[in-house]
Amino acid sequence: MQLTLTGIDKHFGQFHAVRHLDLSVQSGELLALLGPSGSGKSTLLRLIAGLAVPDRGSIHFGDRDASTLSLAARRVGFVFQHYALFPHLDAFENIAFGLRAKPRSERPSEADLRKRVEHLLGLVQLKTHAHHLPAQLSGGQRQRIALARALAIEPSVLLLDEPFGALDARVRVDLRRELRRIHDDTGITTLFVTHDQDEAMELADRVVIMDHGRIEQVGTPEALHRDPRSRFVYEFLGPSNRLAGRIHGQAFTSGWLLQPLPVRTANQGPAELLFRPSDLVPTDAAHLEAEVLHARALPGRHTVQARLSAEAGEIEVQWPLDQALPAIGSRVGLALRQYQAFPV
Ligand SMILES: Nc1ncnc2c1ncn2[C@@H]1O[C@H](COP(=O)(O)OP(=O)(O)OP(=O)(O)O)[C@@H](O)[C@H]1O
Repeated sequence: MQLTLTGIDKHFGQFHAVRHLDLSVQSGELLALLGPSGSGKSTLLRLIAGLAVPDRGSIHFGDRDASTLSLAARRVGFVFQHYALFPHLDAFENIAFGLRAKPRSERPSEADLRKRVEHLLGLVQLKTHAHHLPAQLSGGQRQRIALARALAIEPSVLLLDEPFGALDARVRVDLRRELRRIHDDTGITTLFVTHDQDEAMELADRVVIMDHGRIEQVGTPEALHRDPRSRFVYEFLGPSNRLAGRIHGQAFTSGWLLQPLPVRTANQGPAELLFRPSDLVPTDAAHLEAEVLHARALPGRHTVQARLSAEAGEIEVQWPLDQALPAIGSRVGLALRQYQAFPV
Protein backbone atom coordinates (compact mmCIF):
# COMPACT_ATOMS: atom_id res chain seq x y z
CA MET A 1 0.00 0.00 0.00
CA GLN A 2 1.40 3.36 -1.02
CA LEU A 3 0.74 6.31 1.32
CA THR A 4 0.70 9.90 0.11
CA LEU A 5 0.43 12.84 2.49
CA THR A 6 -0.01 16.24 0.89
CA GLY A 7 0.04 19.66 2.58
CA ILE A 8 -0.78 18.33 6.05
CA ASP A 9 -1.27 20.82 8.89
CA LYS A 10 -2.33 20.00 12.42
CA HIS A 11 -2.83 22.41 15.32
CA PHE A 12 -3.59 21.70 18.96
CA GLY A 13 -5.14 25.03 20.01
CA GLN A 14 -2.51 27.63 19.05
CA PHE A 15 0.24 25.01 18.81
CA HIS A 16 1.26 24.08 15.28
CA ALA A 17 2.20 20.38 15.69
CA VAL A 18 2.52 19.41 11.99
CA ARG A 19 3.44 22.07 9.40
CA HIS A 20 2.68 21.88 5.67
CA LEU A 21 3.98 18.37 5.48
CA ASP A 22 4.32 16.35 2.25
CA LEU A 23 5.45 12.73 2.38
CA SER A 24 5.18 9.78 0.09
CA VAL A 25 5.75 6.25 1.41
CA GLN A 26 6.32 3.54 -1.18
CA SER A 27 4.47 0.27 -1.03
CA GLY A 28 6.44 -2.23 1.08
CA GLU A 29 8.80 0.40 2.43
CA LEU A 30 10.05 0.50 6.03
CA LEU A 31 10.23 4.17 6.92
CA ALA A 32 11.54 5.57 10.21
CA LEU A 33 10.28 8.87 11.59
CA LEU A 34 13.17 10.26 13.61
CA GLY A 35 13.20 13.46 15.61
CA PRO A 36 13.44 14.98 19.06
CA SER A 37 10.62 14.86 21.57
CA GLY A 38 7.68 16.99 20.47
CA SER A 39 8.67 17.13 16.79
CA GLY A 40 5.31 15.72 15.69
CA LYS A 41 6.17 12.08 14.97
CA SER A 42 3.37 10.49 16.98
CA THR A 43 0.89 13.06 15.72
CA LEU A 44 1.76 12.09 12.17
CA LEU A 45 1.13 8.40 12.90
CA ARG A 46 -2.19 9.22 14.56
CA LEU A 47 -3.25 11.25 11.52
CA ILE A 48 -2.45 8.29 9.24
CA ALA A 49 -4.28 5.88 11.54
CA GLY A 50 -7.33 8.15 11.58
CA LEU A 51 -7.06 8.70 15.35
CA ALA A 52 -6.69 12.43 14.62
CA VAL A 53 -7.91 14.54 11.71
CA PRO A 54 -5.68 17.04 9.84
CA ASP A 55 -6.75 20.71 9.73
CA ARG A 56 -5.64 20.87 6.12
CA GLY A 57 -4.23 18.58 3.47
CA SER A 58 -4.98 15.06 2.33
CA ILE A 59 -3.86 11.52 3.08
CA HIS A 60 -4.20 8.88 0.39
CA PHE A 61 -4.04 5.12 0.89
CA GLY A 62 -3.17 4.04 -2.64
CA ASP A 63 -5.51 6.18 -4.74
CA ARG A 64 -8.20 6.39 -2.05
CA ASP A 65 -8.67 9.57 -0.01
CA ALA A 66 -8.45 8.48 3.65
CA SER A 67 -11.09 11.03 4.68
CA THR A 68 -13.60 8.82 2.85
CA LEU A 69 -12.41 5.65 4.63
CA SER A 70 -13.67 4.46 8.01
CA LEU A 71 -11.05 3.51 10.62
CA ALA A 72 -11.74 -0.17 9.91
CA ALA A 73 -11.44 0.33 6.14
CA ARG A 74 -7.96 1.85 6.55
CA ARG A 75 -6.84 -1.51 8.00
CA VAL A 76 -4.05 0.00 10.02
CA GLY A 77 -2.06 -2.11 12.49
CA PHE A 78 -0.78 -0.04 15.43
CA VAL A 79 1.81 -0.93 18.07
CA PHE A 80 2.42 1.53 20.90
CA GLN A 81 5.33 1.93 23.29
CA HIS A 82 3.33 0.59 26.19
CA TYR A 83 2.10 -2.82 25.22
CA ALA A 84 -1.64 -2.43 25.26
CA LEU A 85 -2.28 -6.17 25.60
CA PHE A 86 -5.47 -7.37 27.27
CA PRO A 87 -4.20 -8.58 30.67
CA HIS A 88 -6.88 -11.27 31.10
CA LEU A 89 -6.24 -12.88 27.69
CA ASP A 90 -3.30 -15.17 27.00
CA ALA A 91 -0.85 -14.51 24.14
CA PHE A 92 -2.88 -16.64 21.69
CA GLU A 93 -6.18 -14.86 22.46
CA ASN A 94 -4.52 -11.43 22.36
CA ILE A 95 -3.37 -12.15 18.82
CA ALA A 96 -6.74 -13.65 17.89
CA PHE A 97 -8.65 -10.65 19.23
CA GLY A 98 -8.75 -8.60 16.05
CA LEU A 99 -9.83 -11.63 14.02
CA ARG A 100 -12.65 -12.55 16.41
CA ALA A 101 -13.80 -8.91 16.40
CA LYS A 102 -14.32 -8.86 12.62
CA PRO A 103 -17.87 -8.75 11.26
CA ARG A 104 -19.30 -12.27 10.85
CA SER A 105 -18.98 -12.20 7.06
CA GLU A 106 -15.20 -11.55 7.25
CA ARG A 107 -14.44 -13.60 10.34
CA PRO A 108 -12.25 -16.66 9.63
CA SER A 109 -13.41 -20.14 10.71
CA GLU A 110 -12.03 -21.33 14.07
CA ALA A 111 -9.64 -23.68 12.23
CA ASP A 112 -8.33 -20.88 9.97
CA LEU A 113 -8.03 -18.54 12.94
CA ARG A 114 -5.93 -21.13 14.84
CA LYS A 115 -3.72 -21.65 11.82
CA ARG A 116 -3.18 -17.92 11.41
CA VAL A 117 -2.44 -17.25 15.09
CA GLU A 118 -0.02 -20.24 15.19
CA HIS A 119 1.74 -18.81 12.13
CA LEU A 120 2.06 -15.39 13.78
CA LEU A 121 3.33 -16.93 17.03
CA GLY A 122 5.99 -18.64 14.91
CA LEU A 123 6.82 -15.40 13.12
CA VAL A 124 7.54 -13.64 16.44
CA GLN A 125 9.22 -16.79 17.82
CA LEU A 126 6.84 -17.30 20.74
CA LYS A 127 5.12 -20.58 19.88
CA THR A 128 5.98 -21.96 23.29
CA HIS A 129 4.32 -19.00 25.04
CA ALA A 130 0.88 -19.21 23.44
CA HIS A 131 -0.89 -19.74 26.75
CA HIS A 132 1.02 -17.28 28.87
CA LEU A 133 -0.81 -14.22 30.19
CA PRO A 134 0.85 -10.83 29.54
CA ALA A 135 1.96 -10.69 33.20
CA GLN A 136 3.90 -13.94 32.60
CA LEU A 137 5.83 -12.45 29.64
CA SER A 138 8.89 -10.20 29.60
CA GLY A 139 8.61 -6.69 28.15
CA GLY A 140 10.24 -7.81 24.90
CA GLN A 141 7.90 -10.81 24.61
CA ARG A 142 4.86 -8.60 25.20
CA GLN A 143 5.96 -6.29 22.40
CA ARG A 144 6.34 -9.25 20.06
CA ILE A 145 2.80 -10.34 20.92
CA ALA A 146 1.60 -6.77 20.32
CA LEU A 147 3.32 -6.89 16.92
CA ALA A 148 1.73 -10.26 16.09
CA ARG A 149 -1.65 -8.89 17.13
CA ALA A 150 -1.22 -5.88 14.83
CA LEU A 151 -0.22 -8.22 11.97
CA ALA A 152 -3.18 -10.57 12.55
CA ILE A 153 -5.67 -8.34 10.75
CA GLU A 154 -3.38 -8.32 7.67
CA PRO A 155 -2.97 -4.56 7.85
CA SER A 156 -2.45 -2.46 4.76
CA VAL A 157 -0.08 -0.30 6.80
CA LEU A 158 1.77 -1.04 10.03
CA LEU A 159 2.39 1.90 12.38
CA LEU A 160 4.80 1.49 15.28
CA ASP A 161 5.16 4.24 17.87
CA GLU A 162 8.43 3.78 19.78
CA PRO A 163 7.60 0.09 20.12
CA PHE A 164 10.87 -0.72 21.86
CA GLY A 165 11.16 2.51 23.85
CA ALA A 166 10.49 0.90 27.22
CA LEU A 167 12.87 -2.04 26.75
CA ASP A 168 16.48 -2.39 27.81
CA ALA A 169 19.26 -1.86 25.27
CA ARG A 170 20.04 -5.53 24.53
CA VAL A 171 16.40 -6.49 23.98
CA ARG A 172 15.93 -3.39 21.79
CA VAL A 173 18.73 -4.45 19.48
CA ASP A 174 17.38 -8.02 19.20
CA LEU A 175 13.85 -6.83 18.53
CA ARG A 176 14.80 -4.29 15.91
CA ARG A 177 16.56 -7.04 13.93
CA GLU A 178 13.53 -9.22 14.33
CA LEU A 179 11.26 -6.44 13.12
CA ARG A 180 13.42 -6.04 10.01
CA ARG A 181 13.19 -9.80 9.35
CA ILE A 182 9.41 -9.80 9.85
CA HIS A 183 9.08 -6.81 7.57
CA ASP A 184 11.12 -8.55 4.88
CA ASP A 185 8.89 -11.65 5.27
CA THR A 186 5.58 -9.80 5.13
CA GLY A 187 6.40 -6.78 2.95
CA ILE A 188 3.87 -4.58 4.76
CA THR A 189 4.33 -0.81 4.34
CA THR A 190 5.62 0.21 7.78
CA LEU A 191 6.15 3.53 9.56
CA PHE A 192 8.23 3.40 12.66
CA VAL A 193 8.62 6.27 15.17
CA THR A 194 11.83 6.53 17.15
CA HIS A 195 14.10 9.15 18.64
CA ASP A 196 17.05 6.74 18.55
CA GLN A 197 19.16 7.43 15.45
CA ASP A 198 20.92 4.04 15.59
CA GLU A 199 17.57 2.31 15.56
CA ALA A 200 16.38 4.37 12.59
CA MET A 201 19.61 3.93 10.65
CA GLU A 202 19.83 0.19 11.22
CA LEU A 203 16.21 -0.59 10.49
CA ALA A 204 14.81 1.70 7.88
CA ASP A 205 14.90 1.81 4.09
CA ARG A 206 14.50 5.58 4.38
CA VAL A 207 14.55 7.91 7.36
CA VAL A 208 12.39 11.02 7.76
CA ILE A 209 14.03 13.53 10.08
CA MET A 210 11.52 15.81 11.77
CA ASP A 211 11.83 18.96 13.84
CA HIS A 212 9.11 21.34 15.02
CA GLY A 213 6.42 19.60 12.96
CA ARG A 214 8.44 19.88 9.73
CA ILE A 215 10.41 17.42 7.69
CA GLU A 216 14.05 18.50 7.77
CA GLN A 217 15.26 15.82 5.36
CA VAL A 218 14.22 12.45 3.94
CA GLY A 219 16.68 9.89 2.61
CA THR A 220 18.31 6.52 2.89
CA PRO A 221 20.54 6.17 5.95
CA GLU A 222 23.56 6.26 3.67
CA ALA A 223 22.45 9.43 1.84
CA LEU A 224 21.64 11.23 5.09
CA HIS A 225 25.08 10.47 6.48
CA ARG A 226 26.79 11.45 3.25
CA ASP A 227 24.89 14.65 2.64
CA PRO A 228 23.12 16.14 5.66
CA ARG A 229 21.47 19.36 4.46
CA SER A 230 21.43 21.23 7.76
CA ARG A 231 23.28 21.52 11.03
CA PHE A 232 20.24 20.05 12.75
CA VAL A 233 20.37 16.88 10.64
CA TYR A 234 24.15 16.60 10.96
CA GLU A 235 24.02 16.89 14.74
CA PHE A 236 20.98 14.69 15.13
CA LEU A 237 22.61 11.79 13.31
CA GLY A 238 25.52 11.32 15.68
CA PRO A 239 28.12 12.89 17.95
CA SER A 240 29.72 15.94 16.41
CA ASN A 241 32.20 18.75 17.05
CA ARG A 242 31.72 22.39 16.04
CA LEU A 243 34.17 25.06 15.17
CA ALA A 244 33.01 28.65 14.64
CA GLY A 245 34.50 30.61 11.73
CA ARG A 246 33.66 31.93 8.27
CA ILE A 247 33.18 30.66 4.76
CA HIS A 248 35.44 32.70 2.54
CA GLY A 249 35.54 31.78 -1.14
CA GLN A 250 35.72 28.00 -1.27
CA ALA A 251 37.27 27.54 2.18
CA PHE A 252 36.32 27.62 5.84
CA THR A 253 38.58 29.76 8.00
CA SER A 254 38.88 29.97 11.77
CA GLY A 255 41.92 31.71 13.29
CA TRP A 256 44.89 30.20 11.47
CA LEU A 257 42.87 27.20 10.22
CA LEU A 258 41.97 27.10 6.55
CA GLN A 259 40.00 24.08 5.33
CA PRO A 260 39.14 23.89 1.64
CA LEU A 261 35.48 23.04 1.06
CA PRO A 262 35.02 20.07 -1.28
CA VAL A 263 31.57 21.16 -2.44
CA ARG A 264 31.14 24.57 -4.11
CA THR A 265 29.13 26.95 -1.98
CA ALA A 266 27.51 30.30 -2.67
CA ASN A 267 27.12 30.91 1.07
CA GLN A 268 29.74 33.32 2.34
CA GLY A 269 30.23 34.72 5.84
CA PRO A 270 29.77 33.38 9.39
CA ALA A 271 29.65 29.59 9.48
CA GLU A 272 30.37 26.54 11.58
CA LEU A 273 32.54 23.60 10.64
CA LEU A 274 31.07 20.31 11.83
CA PHE A 275 32.97 17.05 12.07
CA ARG A 276 32.55 13.78 13.90
CA PRO A 277 34.91 12.39 16.56
CA SER A 278 35.79 9.62 14.07
CA ASP A 279 36.72 12.20 11.38
CA LEU A 280 39.87 13.21 13.25
CA VAL A 281 43.12 11.29 12.92
CA PRO A 282 46.21 11.86 15.05
CA THR A 283 49.11 12.80 12.80
CA ASP A 284 52.27 14.85 12.67
CA ALA A 285 51.10 16.52 9.44
CA ALA A 286 48.32 18.15 11.39
CA HIS A 287 45.60 20.63 10.48
CA LEU A 288 44.74 21.15 14.11
CA GLU A 289 46.63 21.07 17.35
CA ALA A 290 44.91 20.38 20.63
CA GLU A 291 45.64 19.92 24.32
CA VAL A 292 44.44 16.62 25.78
CA LEU A 293 42.00 17.08 28.67
CA HIS A 294 40.69 13.51 29.19
CA ALA A 295 41.38 10.16 27.60
CA ARG A 296 39.30 7.04 28.20
CA ALA A 297 39.51 3.47 26.97
CA LEU A 298 35.97 2.09 26.60
CA PRO A 299 35.11 -1.35 25.23
CA GLY A 300 35.80 -1.15 21.49
CA ARG A 301 36.34 2.60 21.55
CA HIS A 302 38.92 5.09 22.78
CA THR A 303 37.79 8.66 23.27
CA VAL A 304 39.86 11.74 23.88
CA GLN A 305 38.53 15.15 24.94
CA ALA A 306 40.80 17.93 23.82
CA ARG A 307 40.88 21.75 23.69
CA LEU A 308 41.78 23.39 20.39
CA SER A 309 42.23 26.88 21.81
CA ALA A 310 40.44 28.93 24.40
CA GLU A 311 38.05 30.41 21.79
CA ALA A 312 37.44 27.26 19.80
CA GLY A 313 36.50 25.14 22.81
CA GLU A 314 36.54 21.39 23.37
CA ILE A 315 36.34 18.61 20.87
CA GLU A 316 35.94 14.85 21.09
CA VAL A 317 38.29 12.57 19.15
CA GLN A 318 37.74 8.89 18.48
CA TRP A 319 41.29 7.71 19.08
CA PRO A 320 42.56 4.78 16.97
CA LEU A 321 42.35 1.53 18.96
CA ASP A 322 45.84 0.49 17.81
CA GLN A 323 47.49 3.63 19.19
CA ALA A 324 48.33 4.33 22.82
CA LEU A 325 46.12 6.97 24.43
CA PRO A 326 47.87 10.35 24.73
CA ALA A 327 48.86 11.71 28.14
CA ILE A 328 46.60 14.29 29.80
CA GLY A 329 48.06 17.75 29.20
CA SER A 330 50.05 16.69 26.12
CA ARG A 331 49.56 18.41 22.77
CA VAL A 332 48.44 16.32 19.82
CA GLY A 333 48.26 17.02 16.10
CA LEU A 334 45.01 16.08 14.34
CA ALA A 335 44.12 15.86 10.67
CA LEU A 336 40.52 16.35 9.60
CA ARG A 337 39.41 13.62 7.21
CA GLN A 338 35.86 14.79 6.65
CA TYR A 339 33.89 17.85 7.63
CA GLN A 340 31.05 20.01 6.49
CA ALA A 341 30.55 23.77 6.79
CA PHE A 342 27.11 25.27 7.48
CA PRO A 343 26.33 28.99 7.38
CA VAL A 344 24.96 30.36 10.65
N1 LIG B 1 -3.84 15.94 21.96
C1 LIG B 1 -2.96 16.93 22.11
N2 LIG B 1 -3.30 18.11 22.64
C2 LIG B 1 -2.43 19.12 22.74
N3 LIG B 1 -1.14 19.07 22.33
C3 LIG B 1 -0.75 17.92 21.78
C4 LIG B 1 -1.61 16.80 21.64
N4 LIG B 1 -0.92 15.80 21.06
C5 LIG B 1 0.33 16.28 20.84
N5 LIG B 1 0.44 17.54 21.27
C6 LIG B 1 1.64 18.38 21.19
O1 LIG B 1 2.13 18.33 19.86
C7 LIG B 1 3.55 18.25 19.85
C8 LIG B 1 3.99 17.05 19.03
O2 LIG B 1 3.66 15.89 19.77
P1 LIG B 1 4.03 14.44 19.27
O3 LIG B 1 3.55 13.48 20.32
O4 LIG B 1 3.54 14.26 17.89
O5 LIG B 1 5.61 14.51 19.27
P2 LIG B 1 6.67 13.35 19.14
O6 LIG B 1 7.64 13.81 18.12
O7 LIG B 1 5.99 12.05 18.90
O8 LIG B 1 7.33 13.36 20.57
P3 LIG B 1 7.79 12.15 21.54
O9 LIG B 1 9.04 11.60 20.93
O10 LIG B 1 8.04 12.84 22.84
O11 LIG B 1 6.66 11.18 21.59
C9 LIG B 1 4.00 18.20 21.30
O12 LIG B 1 4.45 19.48 21.68
C10 LIG B 1 2.76 17.82 22.06
O13 LIG B 1 2.75 18.39 23.36
